[in-house]
Amino acid sequence: MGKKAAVIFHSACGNTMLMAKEYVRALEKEGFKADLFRVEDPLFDQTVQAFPLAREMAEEIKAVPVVEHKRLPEYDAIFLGSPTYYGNVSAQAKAFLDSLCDFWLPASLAGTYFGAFATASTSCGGGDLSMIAMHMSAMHMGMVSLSVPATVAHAGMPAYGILHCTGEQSNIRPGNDIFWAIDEYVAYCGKVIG
Ligand SMILES: Cc1cc2nc3c(=O)[nH]c(=O)nc-3n(C[C@H](O)[C@H](O)[C@H](O)COP(=O)(O)O)c2cc1C
Repeated sequence: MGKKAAVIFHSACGNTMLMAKEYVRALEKEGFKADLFRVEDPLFDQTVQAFPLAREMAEEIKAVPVVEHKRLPEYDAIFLGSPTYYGNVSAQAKAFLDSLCDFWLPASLAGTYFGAFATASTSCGGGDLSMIAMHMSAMHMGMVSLSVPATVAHAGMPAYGILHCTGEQSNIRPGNDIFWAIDEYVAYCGKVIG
């Protein structure tokens, strides 16, 4: 039977969503059935009001279904993407991870593969810490971390996941360098998951 992956993201200005869509494309190329979800974001409308850039992709983000927790155990792999907020995973992505406590004690997600990805303004802005935070939650649930192999990490990626730097105005969209890194990483994940 084909492998299934869920790609879940939080995004305000659209960059993390564009990465998530690339994950879906790369996973499908590797033969996965891949579903795209967003996390709940009670602050979304407020953010859209505050940041003109967030209006650019607001409708596209809202068109993505919010993740349904009860479906998560059906996936072989879960990939979670978050913007970096103050050197950490965003509150919205963290709230999603915390809400998985139903699966924690019965270990319903134990053995599920987990990959993190992130956006941040700059390469020194803590995107790696954001991804480590996501892996930490996943590890507490017994999930199996998919780290980035050296062939991709040596092209400038953290070992913890694919990171895209959006610039001071968050308006540098992921381009071919990131799409290459996602493709290579997902091909590696495909081999690991089998
Ligand atoms: C509240 C807040 C805190 C942020 N903190 C950081 C930070 O610590 N480091 C950094 O590099 N970028 C920081 N940023 C920039 C975001 O990481 C960047 O806007 C985000 O990656 C864009 O992702 P999105 O387009 O998917 O919303 C921050 C942005 C906001 C709104």
